[in-house]
Amino acid sequence: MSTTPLALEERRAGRLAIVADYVELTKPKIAVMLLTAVAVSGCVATWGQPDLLRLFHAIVGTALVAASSCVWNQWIERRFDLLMKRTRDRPLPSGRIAGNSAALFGVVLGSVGVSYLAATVGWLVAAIGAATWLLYVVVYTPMKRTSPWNTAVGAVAGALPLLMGWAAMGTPFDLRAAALFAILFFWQFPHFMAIAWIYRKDYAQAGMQMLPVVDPTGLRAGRQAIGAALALTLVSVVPFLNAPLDGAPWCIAAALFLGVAQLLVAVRFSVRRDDKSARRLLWASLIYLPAMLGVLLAFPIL
Ligand code: HEM
Ligand SMILES: CC(C)=CCC/C(C)=C/CC/C(C)=C/COP(=O)(O)OP(=O)(O)O
Repeated sequence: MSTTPLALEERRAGRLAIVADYVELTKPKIAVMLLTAVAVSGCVATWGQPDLLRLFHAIVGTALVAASSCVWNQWIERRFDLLMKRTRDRPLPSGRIAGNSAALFGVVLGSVGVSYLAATVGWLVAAIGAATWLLYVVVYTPMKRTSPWNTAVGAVAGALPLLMGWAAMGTPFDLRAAALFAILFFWQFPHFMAIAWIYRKDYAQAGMQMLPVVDPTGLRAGRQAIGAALALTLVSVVPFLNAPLDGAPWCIAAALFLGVAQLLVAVRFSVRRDDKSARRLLWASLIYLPAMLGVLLAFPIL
């Protein structure tokens, strides 16, 4: 049997498409932001002088465990994802990847990830990784269908990886570690209340109890976005207090500027409660976090 260049090309494209589907299962865009935050946490824990090899191991291990959690989250939700426009073309609901293959992929990623963390950066980091996995997959994912408090649980799971980056450096947890956790915890409310509003019809159709589903006026979602954006602004100055570094006033000013800017966008969303203001708030959140991480990173070198 002869193989034409065209047939070879088609086979290659097919293989690439399968790889792309497996990558999509791991929610790579969220992972990039999350792993950036983990790296910054390692830098803050060591005043800008992390052990680069340990940081590398923490990032690789966290990436594997986080990827596993996202695969399992999508495996559990494969039938509900089919009911939502935003998610119905994902690899599992669309049938491009079989359920068993995804489940196996998730098991391998998770067990390799936790073992890798334990072997390279220690049991504490591996234990936080395993606890985060359980919280996201076993508690948050089913809770999306039972209570609007699911977002608070998801936000704990989203913020815990920061403590993995911190603990990987061997630095004991202190007020600054708590402040980093709080920054990422509170950030997720404006971020997600905007998303939950934009996709409220999707979520309602799939039986997801998000705040704009149980309160279609959007008043509660707006209030949560404002409250959390305010708390975030206040807590974002804590890492720069009591530090004998010249850059502290600049970093405090930058953190307040970013926080107040996002707060104003949250207020606008809360007042208008329309798709345009929600999209603006989502964008503001996606700009705020990398910018705030940049300020944290710059602090020791200013
Ligand atoms: C309660 C917690 C969270 C929920 C429920 C949530 C949910 C979502 C959803 C549904 C999207 C897709 C929006 C769209 O398709 O238009 C999204 C986007 C995004 N999220 Fe989150 N998220 C949470 C926490 C986080 C965390 C902790 C990070 C990283 C630090 C993160 C980073 C991102 C990024 C970078 C995007 C834009 C990329 C994309 O469109 O997929 N999120 N989030
Ligand atoms: C180390 C480790 C295990 C880290 C896991 C961290 C992690 C992935 C947190 C995710 C935060 C979160 C709630 C995302 C949205 O999921 P969703 O199910 O609401 O999003 P979807 O509707 O798009 O599937």
